Amino acid sequence: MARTLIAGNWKMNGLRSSLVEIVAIAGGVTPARENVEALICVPATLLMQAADQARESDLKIGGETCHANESGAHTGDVSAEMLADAGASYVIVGHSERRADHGETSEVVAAQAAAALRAGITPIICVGETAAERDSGKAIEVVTSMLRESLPTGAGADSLVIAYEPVWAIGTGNVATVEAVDEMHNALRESLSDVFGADADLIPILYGGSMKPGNAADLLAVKNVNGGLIGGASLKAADFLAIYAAA
Ligand SMILES: O=C(CO)COP(=O)(O)O
Repeated sequence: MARTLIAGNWKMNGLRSSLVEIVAIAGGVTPARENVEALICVPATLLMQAADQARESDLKIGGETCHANESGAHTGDVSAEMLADAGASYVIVGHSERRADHGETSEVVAAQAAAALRAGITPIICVGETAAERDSGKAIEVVTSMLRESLPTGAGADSLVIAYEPVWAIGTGNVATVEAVDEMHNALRESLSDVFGADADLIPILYGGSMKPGNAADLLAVKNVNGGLIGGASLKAADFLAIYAAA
């Protein structure tokens, strides 16, 4: 059975003044509950300070993307080794905003996930369909093939996290129905079983897309939902902790 992971994604939000939220979240998730982990992924500018604030707590800190290479001439990029050195234990890869804004393909995402593993941090591999893909009845096919193509080769099941984030549900308030989430997460678990066999059950599959304190309990109760990847509602400690409490 996979552990539960309640993860925040601050995206391009947060200044030094926002670190008070990290302090409050760290206090609220310590001591850790059995089998429930809390994580906040922050912009690279805040990583070191956020990790320092969380050091004595059970809150984990992560990055939001990484380059596939360890170092080199890639102006503006950050390697997985740099994230690890700054105190990250996770990194989000393949978020739909990265895929759309930076043209990151599933092949690139697989290389980024492999880089995270090389650096000793856990990649959270994001997949999800657009509204047009869902409307055309192809959501399951699109998302499961995106997953297959985004998996790093040779990874162990205990070192991966998957996040299903329907693009149309991100930041829109249009949360996916429990039925649609159930169907997609079952399909993702099956795809993972094709690759990892029985060990696929160890991989947390998170739901992301307008998860809020008011809908978290219903979404987190779905069989193959092992946590959430939360954008807007992770920026305030009170909202994030309410979702953590619902897990
Ligand atoms: O993209 C997301 C998390 O990675 C979800 O964002 P929202 O929770 O703001 O919809």
